[in-house]
Amino acid sequence: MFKIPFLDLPPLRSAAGTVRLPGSKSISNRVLLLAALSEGRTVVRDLLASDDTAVMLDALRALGCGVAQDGDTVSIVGLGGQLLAKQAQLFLGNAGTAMRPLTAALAVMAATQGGSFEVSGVPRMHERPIGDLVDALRGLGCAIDDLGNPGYPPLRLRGPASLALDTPVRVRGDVSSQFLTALLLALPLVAERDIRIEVIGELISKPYIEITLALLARFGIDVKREGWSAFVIPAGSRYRSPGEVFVEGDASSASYFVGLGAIAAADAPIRIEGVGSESLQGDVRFIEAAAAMGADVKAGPNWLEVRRGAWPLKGITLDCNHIPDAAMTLTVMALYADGPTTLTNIASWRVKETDRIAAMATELRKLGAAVEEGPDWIRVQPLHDWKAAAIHTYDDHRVAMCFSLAAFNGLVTEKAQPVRILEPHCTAKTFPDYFETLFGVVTARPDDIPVITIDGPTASGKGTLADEVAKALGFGVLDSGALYRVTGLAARRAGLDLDDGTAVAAIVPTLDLRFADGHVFLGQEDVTARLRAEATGLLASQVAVHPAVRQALHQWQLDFRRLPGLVADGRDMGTALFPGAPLKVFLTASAATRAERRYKQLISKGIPANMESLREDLEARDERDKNRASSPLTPAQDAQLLDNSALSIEASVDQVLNWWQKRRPF
Ligand SMILES: O=C(O)C1=C[C@@H](OP(=O)(O)O)[C@@H](O)[C@H](O)C1
Ligand SMILES: C=C(OP(=O)(O)O)C(=O)O
Repeated sequence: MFKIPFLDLPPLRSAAGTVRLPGSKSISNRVLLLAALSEGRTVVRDLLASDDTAVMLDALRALGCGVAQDGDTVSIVGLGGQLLAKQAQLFLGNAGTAMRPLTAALAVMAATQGGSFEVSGVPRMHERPIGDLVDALRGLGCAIDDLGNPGYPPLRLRGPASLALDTPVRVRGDVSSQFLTALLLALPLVAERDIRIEVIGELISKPYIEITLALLARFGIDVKREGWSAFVIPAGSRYRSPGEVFVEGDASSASYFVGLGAIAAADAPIRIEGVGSESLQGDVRFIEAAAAMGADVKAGPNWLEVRRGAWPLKGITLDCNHIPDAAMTLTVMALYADGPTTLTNIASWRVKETDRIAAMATELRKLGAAVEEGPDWIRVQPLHDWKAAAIHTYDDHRVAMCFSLAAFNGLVTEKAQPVRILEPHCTAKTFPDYFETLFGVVTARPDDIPVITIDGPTASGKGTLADEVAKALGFGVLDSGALYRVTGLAARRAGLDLDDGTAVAAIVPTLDLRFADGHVFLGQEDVTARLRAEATGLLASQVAVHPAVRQALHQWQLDFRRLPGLVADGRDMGTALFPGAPLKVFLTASAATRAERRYKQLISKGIPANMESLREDLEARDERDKNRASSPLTPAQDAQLLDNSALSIEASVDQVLNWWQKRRPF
């Protein structure tokens, strides 16, 4: 996950490959609650790991359920409808699928068994309506206190209280379907007689009720229905765990990759694994909307393949009430269309993670788009004159994910623009690794992928500076010196003759090297300490003399230029490797400062050292580096010089980030 203030997406050009979707949020949280209410153990496989499921799992633990987690398999020992804890304060973040169903389940359990439970969330959750559900539960006899504004969380659910189950429970369905879902999940706990639920007003987001009914059936509850207007939970209903449940991939999360395929999979398809024609989730019908816009979609039982069909895309007018979450993706696809796209019947967008109609309109306009909006509709015109924009994401995962598709503007305009996504970690609600997954299936022109080079003499602190700058921007790191060392090490381990340049060069493309958090990994092995060892340095200098090795390493270094960007640290990064880099830094410190740093480093490792001779060595090495014939250590002409003798690491990092920001169009 990119836990940074902003993530810049360079212009992207094409997409192809396979994406494995994370588990469905709607299914994960329903199954967790159902397992918790059932008796015995339920093993849930392929569970979504995200903020929304984390708050549900925490709540279940607080209520006394046994929760054992092993990767994406979670085993729940249920309560069998009997409260173990009679008091709890549950923080439910911004997860509607936790807040609404837990409110109903705890309200009826507190009523029949006694207890007091508080449910709260993030500030936005306290602005998301729950009044219709509270009214229905109060109508039933539940005791519910408003702890904030009436009609909104936080709430206290108290008991005992006597429930009137002989008259129908009436609930409004026109603000959120989650209120009806919540009652359907909670009332089997008290179904001594038939319980009839009647829906008042036009029910929205209907396919989510289908998910609820299908999962209730898996846990032994066979709800009778009269269309969308009434539902009856039969007397004697009792939760029975199916033992094991597999969670399918998230169909709403699939929408970004369906959109991606429609826009950018011109040569080979994007394959999406985890949802398909047999999906339980209504959002899989997003593929029909995408196809209407021109996407070429194939669907198997558990997979989708999407490639570009009509191009430009076709503007459409669509009632999106049945796909409220996925439909947001259409508003960004609309920028690539041949005419306006109008989405209607989406009033619920205004009461979700943010006011999504306002948010999409505001941010699309920042890109230059003409957008109109009404109480329950939005219209987006195609965009030709794109502007670089920093997209505010309003702590809404879907806003962040949708706007990644704006980075393909180079497919429809001469002057491609990067897109800045603010607070990209908001995708953690349902898809923590969204951007990593995206970068796995898209390409950019190498020249469009930003590189910051940091060159400088030994012991100037390049490595630390490069790591910190990369961390702040979400970029990868290239420690070019380490490549020579790792080549020497790998050649020796493979038993190669280090004088055979061709043989040594041949292993270079097979090396799986990664820099992360100041560590160097070769495959799974952390080789950081190994590479620093004097003996490895000797191996490096032995292999570095071969032109074939140098050439292989040159290409390898260029290959580190990957999305979303690179910080390259070395001696000739700005001059030889990345001469077109938009920011080059030449880092120096006085010989005295560097000698002191090296001295402290050695002493802290228990290695005896002498400051004076260290300084002499450094000066001699500087001299050799500056005057060597190939790639001498000199600043690139357009490099920014940074003498960090008197600067803290933070101050050096800030300086480089300031220079970087000045070069950005945002
Ligand atoms: O029941 C569910 O799992 C959901 C129902 C929908 O909400 P509304 O019914 O409020 O539209 C949807 O937007 C939400 O992401 C998940
Ligand atoms: C509306 C959403 O979430 P919630 O489950 O919190 O309602 C969503 O994921 O788009």
